[in-house]
Amino acid sequence: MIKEITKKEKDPKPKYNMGQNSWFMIKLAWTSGEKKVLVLSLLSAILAVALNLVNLYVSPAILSAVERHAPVADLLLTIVGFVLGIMLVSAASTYVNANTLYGRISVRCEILNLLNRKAATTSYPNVDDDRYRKLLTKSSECINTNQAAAEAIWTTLTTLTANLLGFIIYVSLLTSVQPLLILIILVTTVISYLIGNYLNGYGYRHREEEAEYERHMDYITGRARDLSAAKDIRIFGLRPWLEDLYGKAMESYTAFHSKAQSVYIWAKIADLVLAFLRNAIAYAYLIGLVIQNDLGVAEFLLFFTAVGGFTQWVAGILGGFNTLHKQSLDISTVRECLEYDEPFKFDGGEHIEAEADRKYEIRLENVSFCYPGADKNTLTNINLTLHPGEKLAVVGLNGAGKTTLMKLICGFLDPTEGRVLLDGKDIRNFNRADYYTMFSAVFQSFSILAGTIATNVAQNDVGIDMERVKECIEKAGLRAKIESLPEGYETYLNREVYEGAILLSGGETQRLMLARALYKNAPFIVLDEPTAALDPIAESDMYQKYNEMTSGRSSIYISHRLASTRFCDRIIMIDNAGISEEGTHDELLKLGGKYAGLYEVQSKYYKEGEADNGEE
Ligand SMILES: Nc1ncnc2c1ncn2[C@@H]1O[C@H](COP(=O)(O)OP(=O)(O)OP(=O)(O)O)[C@@H](O)[C@H]1O
Repeated sequence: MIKEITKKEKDPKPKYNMGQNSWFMIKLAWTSGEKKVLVLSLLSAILAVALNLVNLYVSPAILSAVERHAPVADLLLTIVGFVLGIMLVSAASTYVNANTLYGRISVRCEILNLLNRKAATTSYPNVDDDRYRKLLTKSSECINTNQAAAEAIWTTLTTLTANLLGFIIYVSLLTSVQPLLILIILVTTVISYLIGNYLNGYGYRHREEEAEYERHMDYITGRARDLSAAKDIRIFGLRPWLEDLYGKAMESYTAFHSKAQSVYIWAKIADLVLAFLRNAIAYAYLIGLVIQNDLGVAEFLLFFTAVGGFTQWVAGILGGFNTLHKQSLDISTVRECLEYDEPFKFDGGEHIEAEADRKYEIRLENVSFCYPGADKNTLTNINLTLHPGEKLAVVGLNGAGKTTLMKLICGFLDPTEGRVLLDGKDIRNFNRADYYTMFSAVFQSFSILAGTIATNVAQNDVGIDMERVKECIEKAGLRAKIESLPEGYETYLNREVYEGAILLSGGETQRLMLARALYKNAPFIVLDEPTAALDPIAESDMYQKYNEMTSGRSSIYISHRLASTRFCDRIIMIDNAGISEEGTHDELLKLGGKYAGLYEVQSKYYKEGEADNGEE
């Protein structure tokens, strides 16, 4: 089920740098109508610096008044002025910070929307692409909490702006004492930054390795909780195996993090050593000036506090850039995911509008298909025409390539060689989203929406045509069941979301999927094993209604049950990656080939059963 996790090669470099990612966030806040995030962040930075400056000057100003024996009224005025200043700036700062939160959450949710849209509409081959899936997992982590990069970046940008502003003001202040001090602090700052920057990049350089560990753990956790796996886990005693797999995945994950942590510790040590050197030199120099009587007590206090404050601005800038760097790596991952290459045309491409009453032709011309990484073709040189209004059945053994053929026809996959043509035009020229409107389908796997039965049939929660919903439910043979429920068509499905929702049986769910396919009045209907979960009566009912259900449309019916394909106009048999036989049911039986052989095997047991019954 799960491969041993192996150490991965180094991840590629991030596509975007800190500046580009910060600009991306600023533009996003602007275009998503959250301009106040920018204004409030800037205001918050200015207020932080203002508060620092008021605090810096309060003691030296009072001391200076005392030193020059200022009148008590002046002294009191100075004290009250500073106290009021501190109170006002603090209050404004608290107000601004409290108001920035919701805007920041909105911008993060905007990214979440963009990622969800990408995940729901990306070209189908991407869904199967390992690199895309890893990027999506990692991107989700970058946006799923308030502390995640997509929101925390605003705090970083705000504190960084404050630190830079403070830095500039303090530089001009300290230059009046000794410009060399500034040089020492700057040099040590740059060295700290470069070391920190390199070491902190470890996380990004190994982000895909980390995402893989997390995917394994999420998968195992998901399986343990998955309703559909609950029976398997119990009956096959899978718990120890799942726990063992989780333990192994957790071990690799912990080892990865211990290694990352030890790398980050070196960044911290380098920062501390350099900060110590900076402070020692600066304080020694100021004490020297006082001893030589070049500096008064109030000035000494001002510069002593300013050096400490300056070091903090510098450390803030250093830390800020390092944090921004890490967050920028995450934002870069999100952007790479959002910009992941789309092999299909969604924005451009020729526009087509499905007309339910019009008849279309689909032709596969010398089509071959090989799955990425596979060593041989699943399908080779297929030539097939689905004539307007034709009912085509596709049969073959497990793994023959029936579903792959259906995916090529529906435009989920593009051929590796050859072309799929709609009314003579290569489908690659069409807008792929438009092309999908041509199809309605029942796939092998069910996808139930967390909603009512009516919304599941209509695949929408507004403008539902209830008459049509009832008609389709009736055709799918589910009317009696639905109408026996107290809430009828408004009954909720999906217990994971709605308390008290009902659980349909496998066969009932399959009929619901059929009703959904019928509701969408598309020119083509694709049915991939639509009776696999049905009982014999429901199955026979469906065969009888098949003509009625598909009337006026072209249909592709994939099935293992050869008898079920009788009602189709033509049957094709897929074998050895190609179409081995073609004709009506009777023609294929007469041919006496593989189809006839398989039909014989399938019908044998029924016949034997009938014979046994007869003997009794
Ligand atoms: N996403 C994929 N990546 C790689 N190989 C795949 C993928 N999907 C299917 N295959 C392989 O392609 C072959 C054909 O699969 P396909 O699902 O088309 O067969 P099928 O005829 O529909 O089978 P079944 O009757 O069991 O549903 C199989 O060998 C399968 O392992």
